[in-house]
Amino acid sequence: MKNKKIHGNVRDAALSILYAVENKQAYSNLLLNSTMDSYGISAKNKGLLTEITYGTLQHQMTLDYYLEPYIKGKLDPWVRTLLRLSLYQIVYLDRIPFHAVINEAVEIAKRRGHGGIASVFNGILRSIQRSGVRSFNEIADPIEKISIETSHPAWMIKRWSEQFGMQKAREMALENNRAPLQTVRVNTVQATPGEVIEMLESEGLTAESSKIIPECLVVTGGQPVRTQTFEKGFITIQDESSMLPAYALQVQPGMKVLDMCAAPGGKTTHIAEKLEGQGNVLAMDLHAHKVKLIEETAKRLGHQTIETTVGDGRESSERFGEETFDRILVDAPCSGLGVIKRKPDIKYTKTPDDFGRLQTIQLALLDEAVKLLKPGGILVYSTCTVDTEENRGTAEKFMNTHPQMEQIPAELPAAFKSKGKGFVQVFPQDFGSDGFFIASFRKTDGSIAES
Ligand SMILES: C[S@@+](CC[C@H](N)C(=O)[O-])C[C@H]1O[C@@H](n2cnc3c(N)ncnc32)[C@H](O)[C@@H]1O
Repeated sequence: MKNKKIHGNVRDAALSILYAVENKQAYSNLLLNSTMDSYGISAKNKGLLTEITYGTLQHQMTLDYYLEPYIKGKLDPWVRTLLRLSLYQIVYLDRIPFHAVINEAVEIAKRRGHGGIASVFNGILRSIQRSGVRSFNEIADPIEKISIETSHPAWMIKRWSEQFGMQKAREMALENNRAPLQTVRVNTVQATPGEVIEMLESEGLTAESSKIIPECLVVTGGQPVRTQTFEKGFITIQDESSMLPAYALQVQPGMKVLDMCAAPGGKTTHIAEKLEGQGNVLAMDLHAHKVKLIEETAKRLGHQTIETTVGDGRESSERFGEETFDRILVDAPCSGLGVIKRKPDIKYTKTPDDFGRLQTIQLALLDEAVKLLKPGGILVYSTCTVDTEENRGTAEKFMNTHPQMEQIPAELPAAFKSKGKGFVQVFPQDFGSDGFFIASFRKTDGSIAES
């Protein structure tokens, strides 16, 4: 593909993002912002670029299934990507006229070095428009059918079907293709949710209280990250599920808390808000550049109780001393299968080999956390995945090797009552929030009560 970008052009920008994602150069969510800037995408077109980029990624396998009967021979990978994003607009976006899609695609193809493609594009897209898209009923195997219909790899659907049943697997995969809610957490040290709703509305956005988390607002009609309300530290952009660990930790003002895998700091800052200015939260992360992000956010929100450090959680007990912390959060590195809605590339980059490797890291972090926790202290293990091996699997292995760690019910907001008293698995289809897992443990003094 020739490096001749068309400044300000939404489809050309989408093509360059999707091409880079496919070549594993970067993640789509990171590329989106930088590409908007480098292409000079206008404010009114930013939403369209996001929609075309994420939509094409979300439905990639389905689009390939629709295109398959029409493609004879080999296509340059970028030409296939351009075809996909053009077909996405035709099938999924009502408001874009067919001729506009074709004209844009042909102009981009010419500029990028494939002038002769106009008739091919025209032919393929016109045929699909005329005869409609292929039915999924042609696919006999039920796993394969869900895989193509929802554009998730077959191994992933098979794994979820084995873990949760086929109906739940399908519901989850369909939910992953919906647009995520835009939610913010109110900095309760600075303002009440009601005050922040007024601030956001005075800046032209609409905000309403979340149905599941008291300090959370659901925002529409603009980008909260570009508001004064954000700039002045009244809100943090965070998914509702990610607000659960600070509850499960049962943080009280004055406590000493360790957030072992803290960057970019969403949960650290929530913990700081629960500390109400008294006590301390130590935010650690393996990567120095990510620790900087925690520091920036803590500064923006005005939290004085946050300290940061770069380090490996698996080797931290000597550094901080045993039995030092009242509360520890291990928000562990995981496969991220609960956040596919926000990061659709995860579907195509994860492999079945990832789970065992991640579980080894998760268990090593938890082992170290036990040493650092005071007797009577609470340890919360959380992930943003739905995978049983990394969630219940890791939590049970951990309990089996640490008899002094007693599992306790996760103290969550009332909406989560139906989730029971054990480990809590939130599925994306439960509330529309991210898939998330929480396990809570208390450290006993290890003695066995005498009878
Ligand atoms: C799920 S993310 C944490 C998200 C964070 N808690 C938040 O709410 O913003 C996991 C983090 O663990 C960090 N990490 C991975 N291995 C680690 C290790 N051995 N020790 C400490 N941090 C680690 C990663 O750099 C990543 O930032």
